[in-house]
Amino acid sequence: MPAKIAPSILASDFANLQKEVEMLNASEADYIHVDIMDGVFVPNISFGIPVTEAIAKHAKKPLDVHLMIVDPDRYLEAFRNAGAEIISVHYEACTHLHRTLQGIKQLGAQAGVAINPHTSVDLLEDVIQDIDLVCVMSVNPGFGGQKFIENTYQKVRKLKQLIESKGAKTQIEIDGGVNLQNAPKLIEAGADVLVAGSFVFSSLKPIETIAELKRL
Ligand SMILES: O=C(CO)[C@H](O)[C@H](O)COP(=O)(O)O
Repeated sequence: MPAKIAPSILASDFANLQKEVEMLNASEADYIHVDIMDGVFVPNISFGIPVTEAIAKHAKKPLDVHLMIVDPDRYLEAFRNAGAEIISVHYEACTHLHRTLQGIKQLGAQAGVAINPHTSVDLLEDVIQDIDLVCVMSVNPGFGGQKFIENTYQKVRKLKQLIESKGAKTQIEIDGGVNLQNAPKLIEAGADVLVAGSFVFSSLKPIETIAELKRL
């Protein structure tokens, strides 16, 4: 089965956001990945709720919102109301992860957990059945356009084993430095969703680039 493709709007031209969203609507993208950075959990600030609403206003694909923020419980409802269909929080930012996941589901969204490159997939063992999507960070979060971390492959294989051993339905998403070179190996390792920012938006023909990723 081909992987789902989630272009990351972080790498788009913010001055032409409507045009960029319409381009993604016309493409084979499955989700629109929306990166929220607070300047505290990660050393960068992207955008927040009003811009997410503006994206949702034009989007015909589900918004996959990745919260790189501290204490994300404070903003779950606001991002759901802004149009998020999937809300991922960081494992490293949650004191009561199980409660946070329940909160996301109660809002009617799919519940995701993102893990930083240093975070072991073993830490998800007792909560994996409650997670709709694990976002495996293949770069240190905070910036687009970084180099893919090779250790990700073994992490994805291990996570796939964990999901299967628990009979869970969790999707595995990879985020950071994804391109046509590493994507086939990621899919082989068990990835279900590929986030691609700079690889898509720096392409001269982004719709075709998305189609190429989709064909793998
Ligand atoms: O979460 C992110 C950064 O924290 C981005 O989604 C990720 O880096 C994707 O961008 P690129 O494909 O350019 O690496």
